[in-house]
Amino acid sequence: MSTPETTAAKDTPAVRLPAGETWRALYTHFRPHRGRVALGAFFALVGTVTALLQPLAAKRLVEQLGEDESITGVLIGLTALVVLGTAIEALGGYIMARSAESVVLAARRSLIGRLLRLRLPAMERTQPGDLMSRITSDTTLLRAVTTQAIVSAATGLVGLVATLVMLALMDLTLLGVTLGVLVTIGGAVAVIMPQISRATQRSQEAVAQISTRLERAFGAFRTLKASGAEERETKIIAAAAEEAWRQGVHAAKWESVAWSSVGLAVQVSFLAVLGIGGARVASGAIDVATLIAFLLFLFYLFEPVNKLVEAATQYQEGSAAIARIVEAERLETEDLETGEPGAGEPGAGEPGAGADVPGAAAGPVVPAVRDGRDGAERGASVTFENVGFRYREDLPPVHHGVSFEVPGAGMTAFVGPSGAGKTTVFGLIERFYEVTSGRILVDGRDVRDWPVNGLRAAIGYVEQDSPVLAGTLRENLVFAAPGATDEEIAAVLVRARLDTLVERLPEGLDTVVGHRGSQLSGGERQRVAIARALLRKPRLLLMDEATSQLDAVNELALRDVVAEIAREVTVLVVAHRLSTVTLADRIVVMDAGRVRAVGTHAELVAADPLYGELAATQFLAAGG
Ligand SMILES: Nc1ncnc2c1ncn2[C@@H]1O[C@H](COP(=O)(O)OP(=O)(O)OP(=O)(O)O)[C@@H](O)[C@H]1O
Repeated sequence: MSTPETTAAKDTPAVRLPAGETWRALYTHFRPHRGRVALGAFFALVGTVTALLQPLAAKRLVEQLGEDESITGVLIGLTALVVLGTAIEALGGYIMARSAESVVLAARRSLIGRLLRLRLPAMERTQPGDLMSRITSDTTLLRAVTTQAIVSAATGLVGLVATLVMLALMDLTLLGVTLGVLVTIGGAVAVIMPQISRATQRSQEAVAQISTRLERAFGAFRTLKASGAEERETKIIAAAAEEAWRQGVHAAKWESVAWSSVGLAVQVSFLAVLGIGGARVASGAIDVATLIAFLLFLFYLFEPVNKLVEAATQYQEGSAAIARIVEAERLETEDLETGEPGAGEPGAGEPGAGADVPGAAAGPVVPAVRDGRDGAERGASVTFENVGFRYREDLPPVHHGVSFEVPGAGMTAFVGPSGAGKTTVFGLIERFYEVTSGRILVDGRDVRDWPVNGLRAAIGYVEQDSPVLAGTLRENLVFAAPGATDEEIAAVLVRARLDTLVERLPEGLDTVVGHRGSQLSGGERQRVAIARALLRKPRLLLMDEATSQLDAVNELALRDVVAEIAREVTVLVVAHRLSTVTLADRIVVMDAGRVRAVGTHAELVAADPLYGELAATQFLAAGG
């Protein structure tokens, strides 16, 4: 049996990208900001040059002092130079830092845009905490590599080449000696560089583990407490934190080796040049002045080599992060128009992107079907034609040729033993998953031919565990219908029997309901979920009935509401109560992924032994 630790570790395998892909991915993030980065680098350069001019101005000042000339002009010039130099350098630094933040913002926007559009199967294979840490933590590692590192690499390279040219002009043999030492030590550094990338990646994975674990613990906080699991979970999360520390230290160790190698390379070059250069002076191949000049220039190598090592180190850290970001970017998203695997993220998470997707204003995308009697919009019909489905290739089929027909109104109850595949019917109607065979029609149209946003806009879905989101009651109610008016909200509150609760609450609709609605009772949460679905004005209401939670009074009241809704809207209920099934116009009995009977309660009690048994033993509440 796999422990939670091993399962979690399995879910976050180390990702390695080939070098070419790493470059391409990093370049994609850098490209939109290249102009600004170049500008920032240019200002930084101008600032440095201005600083170099300062000694010249100071020299002029001293000369003028000696010649008893007025120094006011030079003094003003020098001050202006200092102020200007500082200001330009600061501006360059600001532009670079701003570009770096913009890279992070763009990466986050793009990831948020993609991850909120993940297809459900892709989402189910990941850990929310891990995905969150890719958006929050990994993206920050792009800062340096897409801005500072590029400038360091460019300036370092130019500096290195210029210095090497100067050295070449002085003595080619000594240049050969210098290059020999640099290449040997540079080679050693190149070998240890991937260690930095690996350690950084493991550290990021450990950070992701912390998020995943915390998300798990906070998401079931009452269970955590009731199970007395505080200490165990603390240990596990602390272990992940220690792993992050260990890998951070590991990376620091290799970075420190890389840095000290730069000093070592220059020192060894110095000694080698001194030794061999001395011999060449003795043999008369070069003069002493050349040797001294060569040695002095050798120290100029320090700066560009430093910059190159800095860039390489930042690249290693960035490549660790980009691998994790690319992996998240590759998760399968869905195109909300076609429902096909999506290539991109419309608007890349821009504020307001996709705001037109769900909501009460579903009119234009939902074909209006009229019943021809009173002009009122009818509910949507639902047909399953020989539907086969499995959740994953490696899992057994859940549906084996499920067929049923539901007309465009009335209430249909789905009953059957646990695991029969009832909730799966809803997931397939919502097109959270694709059928493996057969087809599903909503309003006579294959769900694959519907725009997914239009299809979902026509549906109100009340899940079995009635999820309530952190935020206010109002936010929860309008979550599926952002355009709902106060009057519509008030009407739905009455229908869902929430009006008295809202009156009781100190801040009414603006009362905060806590993480996952923790400040509401189970029954209240369920009614909030129902109200939310109703506010969407669905043509098809899918209700996965909770197995408990509603008290008798509210249950009867809601039963009436559902019956009323079922007059105009198609209502499908996964039923766990006798009171629900007796009210249903038709009951679909499912068993082991097949429909075994369809009929009314009275018909089925007489005709279907499984139904008779369920009715006698499993339905929770008697009544009807
Ligand atoms: N997301 C999923 N990934 C993999 N398997 C799943 C998933 N959801 C459900 N299953 C499996 O599919 C089968 C049918 O599940 P489903 O939720 O449709 O059953 P159900 O009839 O609604 O059961 P219950 O009455 O207990 O809610 C079960 O064996 C379940 O373990």
